[in-house]
Amino acid sequence: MKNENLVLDTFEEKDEAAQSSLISAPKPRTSYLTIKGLRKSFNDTIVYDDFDLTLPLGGFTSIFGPNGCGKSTLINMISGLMPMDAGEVLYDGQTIDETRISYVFQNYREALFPWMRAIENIHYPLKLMGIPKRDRNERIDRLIEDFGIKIDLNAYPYTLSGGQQQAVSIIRALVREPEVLFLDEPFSALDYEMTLLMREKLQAIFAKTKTTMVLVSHDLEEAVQMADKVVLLTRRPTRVAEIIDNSLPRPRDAASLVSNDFVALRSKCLEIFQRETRT
Ligand SMILES: Nc1ncnc2c1ncn2[C@@H]1O[C@H](COP(=O)(O)OP(=O)(O)OP(=O)(O)O)[C@@H](O)[C@H]1O
Repeated sequence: MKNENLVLDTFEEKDEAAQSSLISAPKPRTSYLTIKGLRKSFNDTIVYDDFDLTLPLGGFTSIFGPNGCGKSTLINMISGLMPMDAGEVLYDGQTIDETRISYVFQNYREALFPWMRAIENIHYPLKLMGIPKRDRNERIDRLIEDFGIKIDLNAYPYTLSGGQQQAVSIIRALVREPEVLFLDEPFSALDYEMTLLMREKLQAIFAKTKTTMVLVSHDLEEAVQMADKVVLLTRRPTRVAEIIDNSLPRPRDAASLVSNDFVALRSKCLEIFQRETRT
């Protein structure tokens, strides 16, 4: 008989052998991020009230919505940076504390330790984890090669360009090999050329590592380009307006942004956004 509790990860195609081994596994595997009954207010401002959201792990999700609707608040809470007033957040059945989570901030200037060289910034989280130097070097070399942005790793952060500093932040977040990586408007302070490059690099890392990524963006083009799923939020108290799937082929480079399929998908998201923000 079919196991009714078994929910397969929608981002991975599993062959028959893998499926049958899953079916015979004693513990049902959900592979979902589930947010239930989330509540958050700041003084009189209700941002979330009984908010639910379920997302498959292993994919790339973008969060998009009106100004001040609570995009950053949402990822701050579900990454454990900010307490919730009420609610439950589970990653594949595990609590936030039981899940390895990394976070990339919008403001890379404040996120990097200015007294440490770029390479020391990257080593820092691995040192905290007690990982031996040789293993640290291997992991870091691999990631830097995958990222493929030229950086003088012996430089102090303030001597690097904005794009290079944010690349250091992203590499530092990824060396921990997080199960989930949150990114809060990571490219919004970069010029457009660098932004396009960074979007491509991040997609390449995603394709290689399959790390679950959750991106907050105020740029609809970026939100759609990066995502498997675009979560469109309403005005406060915030609800999910719609979740739009993006199955366009990857890598989605700058040229793909003018393709008919991409433009149609972006327009669809824009229509929903406008419907939700019309007063
Ligand atoms: N620490 C805080 N104290 C008081 N109010 C806060 C705090 N953090 C967020 N808020 C308020 O909560 C609401 C949601 O803020 P949040 O920054 O999460 O929205 P956002 O959608 O990310 O905004 P933006 O589009 O401007 O980046 C806003 O009204 C904001 O003023």
